[in-house]
Amino acid sequence: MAHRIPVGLVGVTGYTGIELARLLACHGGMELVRATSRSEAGKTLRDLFPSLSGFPIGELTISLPDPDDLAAACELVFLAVPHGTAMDMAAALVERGVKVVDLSADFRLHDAEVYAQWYGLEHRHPELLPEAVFGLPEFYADRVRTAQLVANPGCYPTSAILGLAPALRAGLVETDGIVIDSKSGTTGSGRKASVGSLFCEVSDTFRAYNLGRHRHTPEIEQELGAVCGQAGMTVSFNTHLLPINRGILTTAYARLQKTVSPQEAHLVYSEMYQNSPWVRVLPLGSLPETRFVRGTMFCDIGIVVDPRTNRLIVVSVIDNLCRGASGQALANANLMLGLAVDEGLKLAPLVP
Ligand SMILES: NC(=O)C1=CN([C@@H]2O[C@H](COP(=O)(O)OP(=O)(O)OC[C@H]3O[C@@H](n4cnc5c(N)ncnc54)[C@H](OP(=O)(O)O)[C@@H]3O)[C@@H](O)[C@H]2O)C=CC1
Ligand SMILES: CC(=O)N[C@@H](CCC(=O)OP(=O)(O)O)C(=O)O
Repeated sequence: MAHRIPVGLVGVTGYTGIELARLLACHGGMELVRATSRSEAGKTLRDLFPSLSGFPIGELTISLPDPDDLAAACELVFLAVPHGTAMDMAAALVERGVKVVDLSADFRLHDAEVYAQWYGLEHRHPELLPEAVFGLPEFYADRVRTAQLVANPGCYPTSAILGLAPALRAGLVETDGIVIDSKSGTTGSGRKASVGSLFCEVSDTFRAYNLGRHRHTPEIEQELGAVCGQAGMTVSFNTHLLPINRGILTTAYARLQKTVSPQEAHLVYSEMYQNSPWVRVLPLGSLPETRFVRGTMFCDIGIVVDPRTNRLIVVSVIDNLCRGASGQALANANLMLGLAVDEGLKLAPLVP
């Protein structure tokens, strides 16, 4: 095989870490040379994930997260660790000249005070916030290409921003009073043990959580506000836990600003995403399902114009682990390393 660029992964034992290892197992341009975990160091990836047996990546021995070791071995490092812990490792790696894609929320918000307010902790590296690029390839690919630090978008925000941006950019809908109702599969809450994610707590039931106070709210407001040029925009963002492994379905409701036909609204969406092969705007009359994007980078969008209530209703679906985290991180890394954005990501959904 031709020379591949050496990369590292901090937090390989979590759900997004496992997903990145899966995607990197078949990547032609990058080689995973370091994968870290504090609890599983010394084992091979294959010991932990028999799914990787038979792939060269499966023989990699898990190491402890050490910035000097990572910097010596890797050109780029993915951080798949909880928010609050990623920022110190990111700063240490950036200081050592390494490119970083951070899957956590630590560098997504431009304002350290907003971060402190929603995440309940002070940012320890606010000096890096201005240089961090929000890694949504459809909007920021050019900036990602030259970035040293990329903040990978949150899973819920990815679905909400892609779903609402065309309507806001075209002025189809009012900027106030938007309601975003999102439902996520349980892998969204990570692999750490907690009573709330036990099988008997999530299967055969459906519940709402964090209504009006989910920490992804300011990220959605920041990015949609940028799309329509309105700083200080607010949305009502509400989350629900689905008894499925992977997938997010977001339904957004926005008041129409003017009379618009379904065909006109559909044209706005198809034109905006005509050069974005991962965003599939469904024909009028079709609505998306999580199973049709599973394991891929696709974001499927369905739109409905409801003249009776004067609303545009947008339904968007993604796979939270692939498009909402690790696949998107890989797309960003591809751009940062000068590779094709879809290298290793030309994936067809796993159905059924
Ligand atoms: N799950 C999802 O759908 C999405 C997750 N994200 C974000 O991606 C990040 C990872 O999420 P996820 O994979 O679900 O998380 P998990 O809880 O499943 O895994 C966390 C990983 O981080 C490691 N880790 C935890 N604490 C530290 C630390 N202090 N230093 C070094 N390593 C640490 C853990 O291994 P060990 O403890 O052994 O070191 C483990 O490998 C989070 O910031 C999450 O919010 C973003 C979008 C979607
Ligand atoms: C189902 C579920 O619990 N989802 C998580 C998604 C959080 C996440 O992964 O996002 P960050 O990267 O911003 O931490 C939650 O609602 O907290």
